[in-house]
Amino acid sequence: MIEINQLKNQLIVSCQPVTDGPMDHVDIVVAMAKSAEMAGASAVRIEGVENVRQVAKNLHIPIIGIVKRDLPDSPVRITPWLEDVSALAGAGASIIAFDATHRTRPVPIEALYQQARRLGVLIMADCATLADGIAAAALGCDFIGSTLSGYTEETADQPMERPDLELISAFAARGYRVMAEGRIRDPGQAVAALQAGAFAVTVGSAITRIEHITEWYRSALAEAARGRASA
Ligand SMILES: CC(=O)N[C@H](C=O)[C@@H](O)[C@H](O)[C@H](O)COP(=O)(O)O
Repeated sequence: MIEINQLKNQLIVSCQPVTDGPMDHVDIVVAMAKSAEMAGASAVRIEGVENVRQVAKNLHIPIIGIVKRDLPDSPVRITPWLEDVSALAGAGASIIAFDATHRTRPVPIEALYQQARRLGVLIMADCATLADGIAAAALGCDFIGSTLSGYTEETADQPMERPDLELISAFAARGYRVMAEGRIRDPGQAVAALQAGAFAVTVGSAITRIEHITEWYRSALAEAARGRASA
C-alpha cells in the first residue's frame, strides 16, 4: 500500500496512447512511463492490464490503473467490471480508478468500491459532477477526480478548452482529496488546479499524445493564417 501523502502537490502522468494509433504498444507505454518517472512524475496512470503489468515491472512509482471498455448498453467506459478491478490489482496497480458517474452501468459503484477495498488498493473515483463526487466521498473513495467533467451528457456544456477548475474547487471546499484531471494543457493550468484546492494533478494528452498536441498546434496555425488572409 502506498503512502497517500507522497502524492500531495505532485504530478501524475497519464500514459495512454491514442487507441490503435502508432504509439499504442506496450513497450511504448512502458517507455513513456519510464520517461515520466525519470523526469519526476510521482505516479503514472495506465490503461489496460498488460500495460499495467509491464509498467509495474519497470517502474518504482505507483500506478493508477484503469481498463477502458466500449460497452454496448452503457456509456460507462472506465473500469466497469469487477474482473477489471481484480486484474488491475493483480497486475500491480496500487490505485484503481473507475467511473463514478451516475449513469446506466453494468456493476454498481458500491460493488466496485468493495472489490477494490478487499484487494487493498487505493480508490480513485472518476467524476463528472459535484453530485458524483459527494456520493463517491460518502462511500469512502480515497481520491475524487474531475476526470469526466465535459465527457458526459450532463456536462456536455463544459468548455472543452480548459480544465474544470470550478468543479475542482467545489470538491476541495468539501474537504475531498481532489485529483485534478482533464484538459490540463500547460504548467500554468496545473498550478491553477493546485490553487483551486487539488491534492495532486494528472496530465495526459499534453505530455503523452503526440496526435493531440500536433493537432492543437496545427489548428492554431491554420486559424492564425485565416486571420492574416482576411486582414
Ligand atoms: C474522459 C476520459 O476518458 N479520460 C481518460 C481517462 O483516463 C483519458 O483519455 C485522459 O487522457 C485522462 O483523463 C487525462 O486527461 P487529459 O488527456 O485531458 O490530460
